[in-house]
Amino acid sequence: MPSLKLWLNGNSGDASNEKEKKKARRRSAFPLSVSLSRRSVDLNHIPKDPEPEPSPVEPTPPSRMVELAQKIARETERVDAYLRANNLPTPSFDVDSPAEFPKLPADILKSKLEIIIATKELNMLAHGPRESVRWGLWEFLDVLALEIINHFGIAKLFPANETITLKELEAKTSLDPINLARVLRLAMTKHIFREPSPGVIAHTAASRVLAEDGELQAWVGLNTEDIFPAAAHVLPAIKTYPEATSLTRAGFCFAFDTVDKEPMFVTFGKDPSRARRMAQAMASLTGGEGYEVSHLVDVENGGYDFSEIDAAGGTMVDLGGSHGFVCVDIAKRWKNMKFIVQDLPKTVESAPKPLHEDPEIAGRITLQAHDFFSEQPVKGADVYFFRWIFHNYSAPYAVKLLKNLVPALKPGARIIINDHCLLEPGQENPWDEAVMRRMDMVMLAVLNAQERTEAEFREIFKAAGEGFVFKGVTRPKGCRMGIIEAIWQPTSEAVATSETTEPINGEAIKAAAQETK
Ligand SMILES: C[S@@+](CC[C@H](N)C(=O)[O-])C[C@H]1O[C@@H](n2cnc3c(N)ncnc32)[C@H](O)[C@@H]1O
Repeated sequence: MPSLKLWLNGNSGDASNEKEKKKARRRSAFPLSVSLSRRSVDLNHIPKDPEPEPSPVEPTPPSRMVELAQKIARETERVDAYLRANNLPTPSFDVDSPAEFPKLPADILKSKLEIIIATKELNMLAHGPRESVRWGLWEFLDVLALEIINHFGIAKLFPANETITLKELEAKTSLDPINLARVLRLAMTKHIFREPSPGVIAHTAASRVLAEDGELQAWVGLNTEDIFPAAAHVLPAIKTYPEATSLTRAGFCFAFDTVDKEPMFVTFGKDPSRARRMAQAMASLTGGEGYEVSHLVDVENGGYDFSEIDAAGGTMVDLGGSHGFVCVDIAKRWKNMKFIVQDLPKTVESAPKPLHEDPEIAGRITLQAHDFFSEQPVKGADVYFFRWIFHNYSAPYAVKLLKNLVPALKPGARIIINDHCLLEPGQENPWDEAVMRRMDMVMLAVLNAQERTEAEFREIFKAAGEGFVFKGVTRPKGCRMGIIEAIWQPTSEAVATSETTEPINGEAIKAAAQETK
């Protein structure tokens, strides 16, 4: 059996390739029209001057489709060779295959990414533009099927290595038989469940993960039951309130009848099961590739260098720090720093006690109830840290978050934001760009909020006060999140430095910030 590469590169093997090139040259040297006209030559016809010999033409380069197919073959063979050489399982939809692609070294990871990007592009080319748009849109129906499957816990209703008939499955749910069959059969088109014989349902790797991974169930639940309806209500929201900055006028509020009443987080706070689902979904996201907290502490690969603060036994305040898991990871790497994790009272109350099984680590982390829209009570800390916070707020609120720090800040205090930092379109690889821009849309749907570019972060700091000196953005290797940093330096020198940057709508942001006071 020829290898995948040979098959796809059928005409690029050395010998046959050469033959093809020659053929192509022949074809271009004697175009079809010329050879036909020579065959039907009229003997009475007085021949014209001979046509000049055309200069040899380069063979046409392969089409984009072939280029992509070749790249897919090449990169797939690299990944496959690595897996085989390291006795790692090759990917399959089989129920017993691992839930995650094996961890890969950087170069092989890059090949995997190339496969993901190139297959998507090839798929779209093969569909053509009209069909791509027409049918791409219907992915929301896959989301609907997954919503129903997840909500009714169908994946958990039979063991991973057993089959079940549709009739038996029906008896275990309140779903109507037609609805049960149709959602399963649509999901099967995405390798979630399979039907080995008519009416008999079996698990695949994906349906097994849905049955076993509580955090993934929460992720699916949050996205389908909270974000999906919110997204469907963005249009009425932005038609009614085109400025789209208010937390209580987002698509989410239109979907759940809370317009001008309360923002999403308050709605969740009133419903413990929804709040728990949000927290678990966040944990699922944080465990996902490109979002691991480990990136933040991996100094060798671009993580944040806390060495100076650590050497001085300094303090970091983690605002909206949930149950302190980020501080736990930083505390493991930096052994002298102390941490204060602030969050809303209900979140603080629900934190595990002790916070960590190692008393040395737990002893350096304190939990504190604090609303970050009021003045910061911890004065003179070395670092004020925000992870996944700023992207939850439009500019007026983001500016207010920073202003609330000012009375507590000592000169030299660092403000560190760990969030996406958007690059110019096309500078990110297409997969990461799609993930980040989708997240930007999620923020619009649920909170009228946004992901930001470096210039937009710079503006937020500038609008919050001249003492914030914007230092810039770094990004750890393999991580989608940026580390955005400013220093509090309320001296005339600092003011001069911060004034060198061009304002982008700074006055509008400042004015809006006044409104939220
Ligand atoms: C998106 S989560 C981020 C959690 C954590 N920083 C992380 O990296 O996963 C937002 C957090 O902000 C908290 N939060 C929301 N509003 C808050 C407020 N007004 N004051 C303090 N914390 C708040 C939420 O309870 C939640 O823990």
